[in-house]
Amino acid sequence: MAFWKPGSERPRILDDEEGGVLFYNAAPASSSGYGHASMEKQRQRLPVFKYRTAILYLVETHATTIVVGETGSGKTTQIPQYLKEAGWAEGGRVIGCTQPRRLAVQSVASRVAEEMGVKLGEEVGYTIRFEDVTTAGVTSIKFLTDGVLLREMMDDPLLMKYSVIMVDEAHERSLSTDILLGLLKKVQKRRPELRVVISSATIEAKTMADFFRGRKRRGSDNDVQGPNTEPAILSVEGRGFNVHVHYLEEPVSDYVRATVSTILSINERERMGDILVFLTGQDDIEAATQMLNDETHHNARKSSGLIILPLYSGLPRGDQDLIFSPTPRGKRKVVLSTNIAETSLTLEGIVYVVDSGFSKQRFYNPVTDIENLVVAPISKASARQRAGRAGRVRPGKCYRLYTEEYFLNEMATEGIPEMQRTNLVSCVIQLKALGIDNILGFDWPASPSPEAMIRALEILYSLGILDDDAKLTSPIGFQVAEIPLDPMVAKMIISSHELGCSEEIITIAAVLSIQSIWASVWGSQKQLDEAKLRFAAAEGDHVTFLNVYKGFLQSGKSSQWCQRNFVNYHAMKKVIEVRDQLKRVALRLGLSLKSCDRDLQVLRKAVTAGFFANACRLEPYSHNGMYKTVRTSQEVYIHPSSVLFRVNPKWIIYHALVSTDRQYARNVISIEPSWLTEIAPHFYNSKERAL
Ligand SMILES: Nc1ncnc2c1ncn2[C@@H]1O[C@H](COP(=O)(O)OP(=O)(O)OP(=O)(O)O)[C@@H](O)[C@H]1O
Repeated sequence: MAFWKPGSERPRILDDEEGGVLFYNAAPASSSGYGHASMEKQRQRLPVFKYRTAILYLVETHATTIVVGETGSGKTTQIPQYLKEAGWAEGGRVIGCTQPRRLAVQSVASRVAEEMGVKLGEEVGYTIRFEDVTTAGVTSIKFLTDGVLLREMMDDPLLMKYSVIMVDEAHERSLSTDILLGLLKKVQKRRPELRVVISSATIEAKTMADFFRGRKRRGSDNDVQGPNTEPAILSVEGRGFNVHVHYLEEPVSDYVRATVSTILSINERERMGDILVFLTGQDDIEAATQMLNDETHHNARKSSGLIILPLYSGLPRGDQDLIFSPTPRGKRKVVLSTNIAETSLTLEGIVYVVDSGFSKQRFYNPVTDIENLVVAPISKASARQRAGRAGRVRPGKCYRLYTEEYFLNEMATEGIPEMQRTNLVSCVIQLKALGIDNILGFDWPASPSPEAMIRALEILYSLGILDDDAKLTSPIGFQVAEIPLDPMVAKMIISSHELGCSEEIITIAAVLSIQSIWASVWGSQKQLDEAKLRFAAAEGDHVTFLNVYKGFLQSGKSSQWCQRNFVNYHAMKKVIEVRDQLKRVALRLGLSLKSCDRDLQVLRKAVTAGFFANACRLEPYSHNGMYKTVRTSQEVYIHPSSVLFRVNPKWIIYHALVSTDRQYARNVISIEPSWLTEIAPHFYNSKERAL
């Protein structure tokens, strides 16, 4: 049982690093069912409204404006509308607003369309990967992910159709945001009329300003043409409703259990209102769901009225939409989410937020060339964003599953920019596709490590994506750059076309894009293992996935079939969705789909063509299944979820590593070592790798 300690009862500003509570300036009640006039009033009551004139003046006169404000102050939804009202969309120009996450793009675009009383996809639209809801020549406010804007730059490097680009949630420092900021700075030199607005909830403003400041004004000081290139910073004071922050009195060791007991205690003690819970991934979410379901059997009173809804990026669209649907009377929605709900999202019914204090984060070590997805503590900036999901349309409470002392003294202020903790393969290929050759000399908001950069160049070269001059190869390099997936997956797809197994490989690529296709196993690991055996292939997980996919199709995509076989029905629906999208991309690139009729050798070769860098060899005389990566001799073990766990073939290739007590390889396939030198001679040609 968790013991809670409220933060100070006196409203204070969170930024004073004392924790506690904040926020003044009550915003109006929920919008649903309100007419346009009332919506207009709601807009005017948001804190950002008082700054409307100042924002417009700064954008008019400065090339770059940085807007800092609390969560919920109205930056995302209002600034693009102010810009449009002031004429920035005249003459067919578009105001673009980027977000790091797809879900935020969709929900913010719908909200702005609703506020403007227009149909989504017309004046207000959005674009995310594989989904374009805009109308050319009509859409004047466009929300999009920063990744999509980078892709648009391949066709339109100077972003000519945009008059203003607003980079929202810049404090998140996602890889794509940082690349975009670097490129926007370059574009502004060529297009001084382009305005950039950077909005951020925390005090990253100075870093951003310093970055954009590193540019001289053209012409003399008296030059009155063109905007001032000195970035302007505007701080928006105030936010929505009070959010009382509560901390644990003692730290807990099992945050999933603590989450569940907090949900139940809110349900028993607190007035009605939905709960938004931040966990780290699908596995945690499923474990928490199972515990809550068990509770329903054992103690129905505690969990009465709860509607449990998962929310993570692999979830099919229809299931994601459920979180936006109104809560039935007398019920309480519990949204169990990863950090995809952390920024820019307003869920109307949310009154309570439960913050586990953790998220899954990518960490890359260029020396070992290993990238891990690790459960790691969040930063204060994230904790504030999470708390900020309550208090948007009514007062709320945030339960932090850590102590106040920990928040104040140990939690990092900001996260590390993704650029500095990730593999840079995708980043390099994107810049190359934009014709930026001197990548080491590129002006980054946060410099990536030269080792990581060199590793990325090395792998792209061995994948045949870059040539001896580090330019994109034709056609493979250009094709890979066109496929909106990890370059290793893209290369696997292109090779499968040559090897005649693209039908199967796009299924595999779709499954690999999902966290897991297996059902939750809380307390029923044995049954899951037995179910897996029905599909297990001696070659490994990739072939096993094909067996599951075939079984699912043969069952007529039945949910009962999934239940009987411990397969996650939602995940399979998503696989079908992603597969259809990949098929379209492949056909667009002229890659016709061919089936190898289960010639498993060519299939494994195609996987090798993309993932040869992840090859491992079983240690001779190893009694505990220890492998070493061929490249850097790192210890790796096959993950217990793999069908090759305990089978331990001599040579394997993995899709990803997860790190807990050891480095575990997930999604593994067995290979022949001779394929490595055959497929990747540049990579595996030296004697010391001793194949
Ligand atoms: N879908 C919605 N339904 C009801 N109210 C909404 C909705 N979306 C936004 N709002 C209202 O508009 C306010 C401002 O939202 P907006 O996303 O513009 O804020 P923000 O400053 O960008 O915050 P954040 O950085 O947290 O995204 C919310 O606090 C809420 O009161």
